[in-house]
Amino acid sequence: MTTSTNGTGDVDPAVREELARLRDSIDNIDAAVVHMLAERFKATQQVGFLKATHRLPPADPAREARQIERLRALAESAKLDPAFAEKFLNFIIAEVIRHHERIAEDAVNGGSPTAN
Ligand SMILES: O=C(O)C(=O)C[C@]1(C(=O)O)C=C[C@@H](O)C=C1
Repeated sequence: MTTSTNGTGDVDPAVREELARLRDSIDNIDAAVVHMLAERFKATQQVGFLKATHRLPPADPAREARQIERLRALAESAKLDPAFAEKFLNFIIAEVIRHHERIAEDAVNGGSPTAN
């Protein structure tokens, strides 16, 4: 195994540079994920208002099944673990359903529905 230290306990500058370069890329990706999630939640908030207004149930299991099937296939072709993709989608959808329920409760309790 190669060592990443230079004998004085410091990390080799070349390794430090490579790590910094990779972390810059990770930071950019994390920022993109946050922005994409923010856009997704803006859209699902509108869905929540629409469902509350028309007395539709917060969850739609048939739609979720189609989304999971689609995302698993996309993950496979992108060489991402499909089980992870499914878990991630379920995690997001659970939060969306919580928001929908809150919006519906607010609508029932009078007044105009609010977000979160
Ligand atoms: O498409 C809907 O009906 C939504 O409410 C959005 C969404 C999602 O986050 O993708 C959330 C809850 C439903 O069970 C299905 C999908």
